[in-house]
Amino acid sequence: MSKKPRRGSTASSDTSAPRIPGRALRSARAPGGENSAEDADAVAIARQKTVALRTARGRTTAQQRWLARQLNDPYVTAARKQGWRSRAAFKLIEIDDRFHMIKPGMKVIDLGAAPGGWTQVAVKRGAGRVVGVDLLPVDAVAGAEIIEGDFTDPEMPDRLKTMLGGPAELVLSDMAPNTTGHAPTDHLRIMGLAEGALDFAMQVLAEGGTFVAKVFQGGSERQILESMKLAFATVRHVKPPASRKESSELYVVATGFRPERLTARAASPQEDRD
Ligand SMILES: C[S@@+](CC[C@H](N)C(=O)[O-])C[C@H]1O[C@@H](n2cnc3c(N)ncnc32)[C@H](O)[C@@H]1O
Repeated sequence: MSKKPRRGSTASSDTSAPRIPGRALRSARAPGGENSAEDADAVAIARQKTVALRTARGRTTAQQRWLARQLNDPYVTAARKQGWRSRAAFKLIEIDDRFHMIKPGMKVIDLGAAPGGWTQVAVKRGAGRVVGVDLLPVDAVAGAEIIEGDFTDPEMPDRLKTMLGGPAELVLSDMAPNTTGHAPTDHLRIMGLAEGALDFAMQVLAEGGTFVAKVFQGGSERQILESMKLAFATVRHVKPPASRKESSELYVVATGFRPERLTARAASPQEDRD
């Protein structure tokens, strides 16, 4: 028999609830969704109680833990209800609600697009041309183009600029490598991807463009931060509420790409540090 929700358990008072901002929920609505129904959904999601696994048979401990987390993750439920391909979609929604990077008609590249949540958000928020790239296949996303491939492929920058009809105005990277379980190795791989994404962004971005990338706390991000501060007018870090607290993941939002600073540094490497 199902129990009633705890009395007094509301979206704002229940600390287990996701801090999904109201605007994010509104703007995250699936096309055709009724506002009141969506709001009711959001409240219901925020009030949901913990779901226990019915059976652990045939599952490893790690699989059981993952499944239990998925079952009890309000963002997973909200993503399914609202038609987003991934719970990660909420991270971009929350970052964009704060920094307003996605502008109508703009050209966007989404690195590490699978299964397509961020690509969906970019399209939904009015980007003009969106190209997603991933090593894995991605089901078609209406309003976007998808390339199955490695972003480090030397032909990728030119190929993407041709598809967009010019330089990108926003480069997104939510890329993550396959983890090995060996923390130092994983950290190096992750930061290698972030550095690669930054290098890529500097090849495809228009002047004034924006770069948003997943990075991880833990030592070797200093150098990448220095490069970003040189190449962009502002660099800020954000941990969106949808990013799990126990994860050391955070995102960097770099705006105002200034390619002339890179050219100047190449000509005179010592002079123009911030
Ligand atoms: C966390 S997922 C991205 C989720 C996505 N933002 C979403 O909302 O659906 C990270 C993705 O990065 C991709 N990736 C990792 N290395 C890559 C590479 N070298 N080139 C392209 N994609 C890569 C992985 O295949 C994986 O699908």
